[in-house]
Amino acid sequence: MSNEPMKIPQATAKRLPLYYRFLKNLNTSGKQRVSSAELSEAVKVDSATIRRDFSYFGALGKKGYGYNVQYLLTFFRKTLDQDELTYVTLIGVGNLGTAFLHYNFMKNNNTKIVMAFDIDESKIGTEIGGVPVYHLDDIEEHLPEDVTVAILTVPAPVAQPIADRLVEKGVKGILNFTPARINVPETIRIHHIDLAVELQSLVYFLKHYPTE
Ligand SMILES: NC(=O)c1ccc[n+]([C@@H]2O[C@H](COP(=O)([O-])OP(=O)(O)OC[C@H]3O[C@@H](n4cnc5c(N)ncnc54)[C@H](O)[C@@H]3O)[C@@H](O)[C@H]2O)c1
Repeated sequence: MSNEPMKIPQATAKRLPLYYRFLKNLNTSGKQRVSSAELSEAVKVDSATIRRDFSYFGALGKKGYGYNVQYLLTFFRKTLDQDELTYVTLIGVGNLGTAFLHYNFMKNNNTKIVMAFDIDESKIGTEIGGVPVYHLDDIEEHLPEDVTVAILTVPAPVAQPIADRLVEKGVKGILNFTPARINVPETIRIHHIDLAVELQSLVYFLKHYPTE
């Protein structure tokens, strides 16, 4: 198997975590092979699509044998970067931030919050969900170089200056939960998560595309 990351269609890439979860369970239960019909039944994707998807991975099912579970798992782990741990920092240990620190992201994917920052003296020096909380003033000194992702759960007015400092420190991706629209250089990826918009969108879909 090549170590080069392979280009696969986006629609296929989206189904990977689905396949991965199911194959992991199969492997745990000791199954060594699986047919596209079995997979289709379990993940609710038609078997022609599964066969096409798997052909991108160089996995060609043999008639009467099916697919080798171990081969597929190794491929998926590589592609989904399950082998690589990403270190994350969280800024703003308030209501939302505290909840995230208690949530164990490691359970389902390989991201780990290793350090948090705030300016509230009552929180600094404590550990929340096993994550140490430092003063924001110490970020330049304390944030390790291998932390590449930051979660922003601070009040909106301070989001931009904090993002600037994170970028300066080498952070490559920011998950922004504040309503502030943050500007970052083109080389930085920023994802805005606006719960109000998500909620509105859900209400819209319920109204216009009822499920029954
Ligand atoms: N709580 C929610 O359900 C929710 C939902 C959606 C979006 N948000 C957004 O997420 C952000 C956080 O919300 P929250 O409810 O947790 O607020 P919060 O007031 O409970 O927490 C904010 C935390 O940020 C810290 N802080 C303030 N200034 C700072 C600075 N300069 N540097 C570092 N830390 C600083 C505060 O000390 C506090 O611990 C807000 O922007 C809010 O609009 C919250």
